Amino acid sequence: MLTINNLQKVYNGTTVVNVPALNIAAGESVGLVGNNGAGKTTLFRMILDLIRPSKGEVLSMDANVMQSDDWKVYTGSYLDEGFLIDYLTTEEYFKFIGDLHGLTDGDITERLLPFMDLFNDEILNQRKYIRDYSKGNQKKIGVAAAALSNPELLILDEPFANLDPSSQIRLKNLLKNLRENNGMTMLISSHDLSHVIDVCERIIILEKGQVVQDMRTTENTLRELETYFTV
Ligand SMILES: Nc1ncnc2c1ncn2[C@@H]1O[C@H](COP(=O)(O)OP(=O)(O)OP(=O)(O)O)[C@@H](O)[C@H]1O
Repeated sequence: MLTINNLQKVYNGTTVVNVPALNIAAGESVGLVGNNGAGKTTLFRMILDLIRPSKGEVLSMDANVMQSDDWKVYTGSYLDEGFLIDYLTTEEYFKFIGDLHGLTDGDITERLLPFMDLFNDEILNQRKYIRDYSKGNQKKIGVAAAALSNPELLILDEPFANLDPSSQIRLKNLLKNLRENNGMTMLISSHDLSHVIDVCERIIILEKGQVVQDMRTTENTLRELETYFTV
């Protein structure tokens, strides 16, 4: 699904991402963990062609994301509030995203059904603009919009951040269901080690822009990660 070749990003002479080779297979769910400034968001931005690499390439289904738009059809993503259109209501925003993917109003309603627990009666029919929602509720809107098209590839940057504990658990279960029922390929960054391990079958640790560990999730992974991050 995704192939990264010799990917580097340099800012002001400092290399913040340096990934010689990385493959993510279709159907795989990959968690990206690493301390602040490790390069997770920068890596995601290059995968989504939001910033250009200093060197190297990202191939999505064998096409270079910088040269082809094909990946946009099957890729859903939410990195931050910049992905929202904050002067729309939530319904208008979902309709906008739905229209891009040829979804009817009925499709949109049906696709949002699994999100109802997560929405907790605070997202739909609120008669307010997205800019007036709390940070956590904006995140719920963004994640739902990313998943609305039922994408083959879902990329989420810190989806659990800003969510209350109940919402984190609901989102975790929702992502697991999307993975298991729809076979979605997932790339999720998180500082929440236990949630990301629950959702992802593979964990990559990024440190100073480099992949320092790439492991299959087992019953020992949480302990291993906690040991790694205990300094
Ligand atoms: N536009 C930019 N100009 C200069 N430096 C940048 C820029 N964007 C990111 N960086 C630097 O690149 C490094 C990686 O940042 P990035 O946001 O990718 O890390 P992260 O792993 O997502 O961190 P966090 O967990 O804190 O969100 C940081 O040192 C950051 O300051």
